[in-house]
Amino acid sequence: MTASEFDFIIIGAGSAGCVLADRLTANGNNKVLLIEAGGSDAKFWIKVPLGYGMTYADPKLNWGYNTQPDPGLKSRSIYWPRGKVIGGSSSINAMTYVRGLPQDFQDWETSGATGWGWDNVRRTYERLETSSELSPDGVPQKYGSGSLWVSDLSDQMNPFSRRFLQAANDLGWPITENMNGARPEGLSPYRSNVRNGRRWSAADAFLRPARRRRNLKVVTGALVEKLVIKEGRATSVRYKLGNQTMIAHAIREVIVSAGAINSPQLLQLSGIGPAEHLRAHGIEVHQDLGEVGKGLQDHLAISYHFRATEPTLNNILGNRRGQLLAGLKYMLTRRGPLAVPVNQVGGFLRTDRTKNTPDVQLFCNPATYSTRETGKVVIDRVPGFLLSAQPCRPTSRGSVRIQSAKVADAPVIEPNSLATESDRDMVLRAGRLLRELALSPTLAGVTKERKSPDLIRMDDDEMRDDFRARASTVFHPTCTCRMGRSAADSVLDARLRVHGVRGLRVVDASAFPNITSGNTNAPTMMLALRAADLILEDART
Ligand SMILES: Cc1cc2nc3c(=O)[nH]c(=O)nc-3n(C[C@H](O)[C@H](O)[C@H](O)COP(=O)(O)OP(=O)(O)OC[C@H]3O[C@@H](n4cnc5c(N)ncnc54)[C@H](O)[C@@H]3O)c2cc1C
Repeated sequence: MTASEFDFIIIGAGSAGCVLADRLTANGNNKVLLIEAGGSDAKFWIKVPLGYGMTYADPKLNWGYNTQPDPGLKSRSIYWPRGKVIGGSSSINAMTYVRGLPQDFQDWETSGATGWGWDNVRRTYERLETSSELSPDGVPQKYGSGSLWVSDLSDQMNPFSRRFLQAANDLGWPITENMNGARPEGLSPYRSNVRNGRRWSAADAFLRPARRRRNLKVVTGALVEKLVIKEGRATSVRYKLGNQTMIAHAIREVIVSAGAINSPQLLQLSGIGPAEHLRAHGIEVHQDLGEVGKGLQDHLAISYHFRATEPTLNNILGNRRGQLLAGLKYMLTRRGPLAVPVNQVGGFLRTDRTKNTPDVQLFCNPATYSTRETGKVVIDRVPGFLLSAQPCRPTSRGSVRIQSAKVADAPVIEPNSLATESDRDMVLRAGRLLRELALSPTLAGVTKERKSPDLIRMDDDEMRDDFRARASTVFHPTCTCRMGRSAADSVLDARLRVHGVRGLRVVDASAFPNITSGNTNAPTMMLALRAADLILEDART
């Protein structure tokens, strides 16, 4: 066994871990170890923005989890990809950048995450981002000086995507310049983590520059097996590197950033969790913390496919010749269809004008595709488009728990979807909104055929049934080690410290008290940036 010593040890080089590794090493004083189970992100299909369909099910880059059969979804077991590579899920995600709605963070604060209200969160986002926005004559303008690049790629969208904005206009729906700006409600072109035609992951933005510092050590291909807890303090981390067992000691803190599935797994394997469950697997209990792994929230979405009378992205990428031309254009100019992620237009809408905040997020894509058994995503040949709706703030909560004392055994994931009346109600509200959009004069005018199941002909029972039969994750698991008031209702305090264990924090999407209304990568990196402030502040006292 080989041992070494660091001020801070971070587990997981994902969205949160990369931000932490940068911030905690910036002053040059702290010796930091970052441990990542996956390997290098220097892969062509990671860097190409439209390439994420190619990494979706690649076991070399992906933990590839499957949920338990979910009663709310007709007992279907759903595939849950998670990045296992430098950059974590930010290296395999769809790059859509959405801050979330102010109300999301007000609710964090109300549930005990003091200091995480919208004003602080907004200021943290401003430090995180550099935005590349297009001027009215299409010239990119830079705003902000954060490391994370957020780009408006609307000048390169497929021309069909403009139809979605025209359709919203037909219906009198709000259209906003930028859903991350002062008016988040309404449809707009999505912003993406893309820079100069390449994915700009958390690793690109934060880890790559930090790796030049001598006080940061990064180990890859290293699977953390457990944390060592002595007299109520996290003192070390045990991990496997090849056949060797390694021990790293933490002088100040261990920070778990292994994501919403693996962070609760690691705490439980280390004796922090529901005592009865841990004992059942022969694990010594260091802290009986019933909420570890509970509180799981995720977004579900339903998509409907339409054949179009006009060319869409399918006309380019659905055939060999178009693929070759798009590939050539990308290689020569870093522009064109491969340089723009698939989510091109969408945004937040209210299904009821009397609600005080939007409750559905829409995705409108100028392409239709299917996923083969192998996980390969195949684009249709004939022109088509897709409309998709995601209820913003589900209230059902599921769980993640270990099935054995071995880290190699995937944890048991129970999403518990549609367990509440309000979530079931949102299924209908979201479906009706999509129907309205599909029937708008603009979209009806370019629809050749509505592919089965036909949203327009469904009554309420059929719509509910279709959602249960086909809705799927949008890959946003959160809240499994959530912040809150006390050990009775949460895992972490508002400074992300694990209740009852010294020298231990969890900093990643699992720390959200409630899921945010939109995609979860932006709030995860925001959370990590503010967490770094708190960690450094505590280290000074
Ligand atoms: C296919 C897909 C598409 C998505 N699309 C979008 C999108 O377009 N926009 C958006 O905002 N969000 C999107 N998301 C969600 C978003 O990427 C995540 O919410 C975010 O990356 C979570 O960050 P994290 O730091 O919590 O975890 P991760 O980024 O997953 O990082 C966890 C890291 O810990 C490592 N790790 C885990 N266990 C261990 C262990 N035992 N030992 C060592 N290392 C370990 C993992 O390998 C990983 O690198 C998507 C996610 C997926 C999977």
